[in-house]
Amino acid sequence: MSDEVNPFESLQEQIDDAAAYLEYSTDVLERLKHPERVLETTLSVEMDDGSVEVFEAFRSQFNGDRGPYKGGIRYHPQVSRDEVKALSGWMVYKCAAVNIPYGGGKGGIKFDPRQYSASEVERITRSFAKELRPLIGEDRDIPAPDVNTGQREMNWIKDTYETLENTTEPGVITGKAPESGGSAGRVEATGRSVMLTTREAFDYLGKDIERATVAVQGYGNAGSVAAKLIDDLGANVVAVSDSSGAVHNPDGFDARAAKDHKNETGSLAGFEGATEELSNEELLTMDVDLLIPAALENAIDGDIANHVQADIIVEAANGPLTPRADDVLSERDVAVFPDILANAGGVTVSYFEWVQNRQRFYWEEERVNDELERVITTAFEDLVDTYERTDAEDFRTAMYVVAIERVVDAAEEGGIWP
Ligand SMILES: NC(=O)C1=CN([C@@H]2O[C@H](COP(=O)(O)OP(=O)(O)OC[C@H]3O[C@@H](n4cnc5c(N)ncnc54)[C@H](OP(=O)(O)O)[C@@H]3O)[C@@H](O)[C@H]2O)C=CC1
Ligand SMILES: O=C(O)CCC(=O)C(=O)O
Repeated sequence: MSDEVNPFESLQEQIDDAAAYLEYSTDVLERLKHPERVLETTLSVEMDDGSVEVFEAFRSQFNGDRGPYKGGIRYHPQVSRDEVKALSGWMVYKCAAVNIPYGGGKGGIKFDPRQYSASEVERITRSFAKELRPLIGEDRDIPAPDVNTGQREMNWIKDTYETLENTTEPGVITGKAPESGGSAGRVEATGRSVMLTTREAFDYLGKDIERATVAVQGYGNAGSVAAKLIDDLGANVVAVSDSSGAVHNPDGFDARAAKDHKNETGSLAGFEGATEELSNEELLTMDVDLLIPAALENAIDGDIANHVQADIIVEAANGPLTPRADDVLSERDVAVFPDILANAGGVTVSYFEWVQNRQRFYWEEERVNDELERVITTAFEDLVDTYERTDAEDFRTAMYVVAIERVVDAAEEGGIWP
């Protein structure tokens, strides 16, 4: 993280910002700011050399008033109790923002999977799945991929759960490989919603995407697919980065070729389409039309925000801006389109996967992408309607107003709250 900002406090501040445009009592708002429960556990796992290593692991179930808890599992050395609490809260408001019938959850294991063999990662994952077993289920809590996890890990969790439960229940987890019940289009879904949000944002602001220059921070699942699909809209991707640094070409380059290079070498460094290599901070403050943070929380703090030159930021990552950055960018008239809308494609196609799993009836990719487009464009309309109706200070606040109203309505109308 770039500074000392606690992501859980950022989430609470975002809810407080929206409260100014809602007529709820402080008691109601307080209910919205804390997780219902957090599993904190340790996994003791045998390594390939016979030694035993202990890993900290978490699953936060933030709010289940709109449906089962839903959200990814992250493997990263930065994982902490407060990080999963924040990420699970963001899932609640994301699912409400795009109006899919889920609450929010999130989990993680504090380790860097790249330092371990595939068989060690499998044992760590299966050990976590055993800890998760009493909490998860297709009507209780449905995990999915996040940073450093994907189809492989989801398949292991499904297999462990189904073996222990002596059942077949593919809807217990989403983001699986298609052969294990995964949905067409899930791998690309997060980047696709970033592209759809970008397209709608440029249209709403009266800007031409075909003339836009684009920088993307983070070139994993979310960032690389977003870059590729925004490139397809006619925009010019001029800089991308990963944890090793950024590559830049002022004339632009093929986003797919950059991903191929990363897949082949493990890093963007040395990408032949670039004319220079830059630091990550240089990428964030480049003179581009569109900036897409697609790595981790707190990438842009107040200091960096003062130097951002992009006119539009579309958040592919969860929580990439600190609250101070939000204030600075709002004062500087930089339009920020929030994570809980822009990256909601992942959980939306996870929802479609869960529906398909429960019906044992699978859709073509075209249907998945059409339904996703409908969900994201409808949520975008809800956002701008509320932004204009409330005169909210920024798009994030307006999106939270929409989402919080839906969560409170579910709790009150459903008789969940006395
Ligand atoms: N996967 C999904 O479906 C969804 C993901 N998200 C969010 O999107 C973000 C990225 O997730 P995802 O793409 O899945 O994760 P990945 O693990 O696939 O990719 C993460 C990328 O971020 C890069 N990165 C890490 N630290 C830095 C840094 N300091 N500067 C620049 N790049 C950095 C990594 O670099 P390197 O490759 O060198 O490690 C990697 O390229 C997260 O916030 C996640 O929560 C949100 C919704 C759904
Ligand atoms: O696909 C999902 O269920 C959740 C994805 C996720 O973790 C996220 O949106 O941050």
